[in-house]
Amino acid sequence: MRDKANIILIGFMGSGKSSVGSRLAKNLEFDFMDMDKEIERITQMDIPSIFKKYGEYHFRSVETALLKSLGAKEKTVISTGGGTAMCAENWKILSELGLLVHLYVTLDTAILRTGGKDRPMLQQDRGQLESMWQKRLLVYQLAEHTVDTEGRSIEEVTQYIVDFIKILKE
Ligand SMILES: Nc1ncnc2c1ncn2[C@@H]1O[C@H](COP(=O)(O)OP(=O)(O)O)[C@@H](O)[C@H]1O
Ligand SMILES: O=C(O)C1=C[C@@H](OP(=O)(O)O)[C@@H](O)[C@H](O)C1
Ligand SMILES: [Mg+2]
Repeated sequence: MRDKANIILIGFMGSGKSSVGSRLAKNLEFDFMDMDKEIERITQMDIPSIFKKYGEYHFRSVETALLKSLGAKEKTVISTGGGTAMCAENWKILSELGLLVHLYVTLDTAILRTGGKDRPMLQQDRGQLESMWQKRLLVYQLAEHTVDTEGRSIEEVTQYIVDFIKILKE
């Protein structure tokens, strides 16, 4: 396997990036960073409040600033937010940082899993959500690996990634 120092989880909201990321890090004995949690720690605000007070454009600039500040990380699982991979500047930084793994989820499952709560970007009508999901999928699919999370538990998705990383290392 190309010797990539970190594992980066990308995918739509509710695909399990945060939940799988923390388990994966434990399993691989890697550090773990959830970008949203890090942004909340740095700004001392929760994500919905950042969107409400400053809007999406500002949130995106905070995401990019965080990525630029990361420097040399290694042995870290990084869980992105669902929109992080959606700009060329972020994509470049992420792909240089590590192995990109896309967690695939359908829109219906994403809505079921999140209950539509606490995700400012899910507060849109069905048609808008569908076009956002489709547009994002085109980008997520450019990741080096895609894992279908449909019908797989968080533990199963984690184990799937652990297994293929082991095989890639052989
Ligand atoms: N594979 C899965 N099967 C069932 N529920 C899941 C799965 N992955 C995540 N979830 C649940 O979906 C919700 C959102 O997961 P989360 O890890 O926050 O996703 P993301 O960070 O991609 O938005 C959580 O309640 C989590 O327990
Ligand atoms: O899809 C998005 O644009 C967003 C996803 C959220 O993260 P999760 O994908 O972890 O829910 C969070 O970064 C923010 O609400 C914006
Ligand atoms: Mg998350």
